[in-house]
Amino acid sequence: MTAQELKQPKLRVKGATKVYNTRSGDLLAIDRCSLDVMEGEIVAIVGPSGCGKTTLLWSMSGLHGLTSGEVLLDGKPVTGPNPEIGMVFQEANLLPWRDLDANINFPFEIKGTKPDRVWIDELLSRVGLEGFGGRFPRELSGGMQQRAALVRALSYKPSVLLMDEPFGALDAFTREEMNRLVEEIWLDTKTTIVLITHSIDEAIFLSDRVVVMSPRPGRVANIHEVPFARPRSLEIMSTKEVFDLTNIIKAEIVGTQQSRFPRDAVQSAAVA
Ligand SMILES: Nc1ncnc2c1ncn2[C@@H]1O[C@H](COP(=O)(O)OP(=O)(O)OP(=O)(O)O)[C@@H](O)[C@H]1O
Repeated sequence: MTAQELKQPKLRVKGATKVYNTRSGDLLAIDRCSLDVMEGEIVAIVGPSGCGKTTLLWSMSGLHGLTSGEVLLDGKPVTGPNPEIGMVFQEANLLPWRDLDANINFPFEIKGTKPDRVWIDELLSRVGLEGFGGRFPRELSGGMQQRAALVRALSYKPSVLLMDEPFGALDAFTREEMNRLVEEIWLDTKTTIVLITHSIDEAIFLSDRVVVMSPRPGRVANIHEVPFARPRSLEIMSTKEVFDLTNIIKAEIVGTQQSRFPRDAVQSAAVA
């Protein structure tokens, strides 16, 4: 057995199934999803819209329960929000009436704990927000707000960071900058990261493995290793390896979508 095989997963998803009870009946969002994320790994999850990526991520975070299956962090079941798990969403969700410092302090106030200001100042400087603590969200650009959300998520030193399409609302240049920033932070902290993205480029640039999900009910359809050393430069994105991997992943996402609507069925429906 290799050293890699002996390593315990940091986060383990076992047979995760989630049914939402909706007004129009039960909706099976994810079905028996299993995935091991190793300590210090960056895993990206991609898949067709509505396939259950967010449902899977929220299940990992303990923000909502599963219908069946389980999520384990360091071998222990995740049954609710856990300080070891930080989250970043597509929207920065900063409170508009609080300045940046007060926004970052907010989760600590709720929990009645003291923030580690030295660590937070270090993070603020790392993301280029040094000296912006007194600014209000309206005074910050979208990219700056998202960097602040990243600082807030990392402020209580989680060992796992879950990110749900965190840079989807940003322009392409800011997004690349954020990708480099995440990698820099990872190089410093080696935090285990699971990231949902609609961008295959982003998935390949950032992750060690790309998980492709099938259309709803979401299942793990395939997993691709991304074999590039870190730190990665943007130049790798124009290599043939990345081009080929991108096309394979794209074809899998489109293919899984099409398999729900076989060509013959679509054609006969069009003729009818
Ligand atoms: N709270 C909820 N109640 C009922 N149905 C829900 C709820 N959350 C999600 N769904 C449904 O579950 C399915 C999976 O949704 P989910 O948001 O997890 O997919 P996704 O892959 O993240 O989608 P997208 O890529 O479009 O963001 C969708 O059909 C969605 O409408």
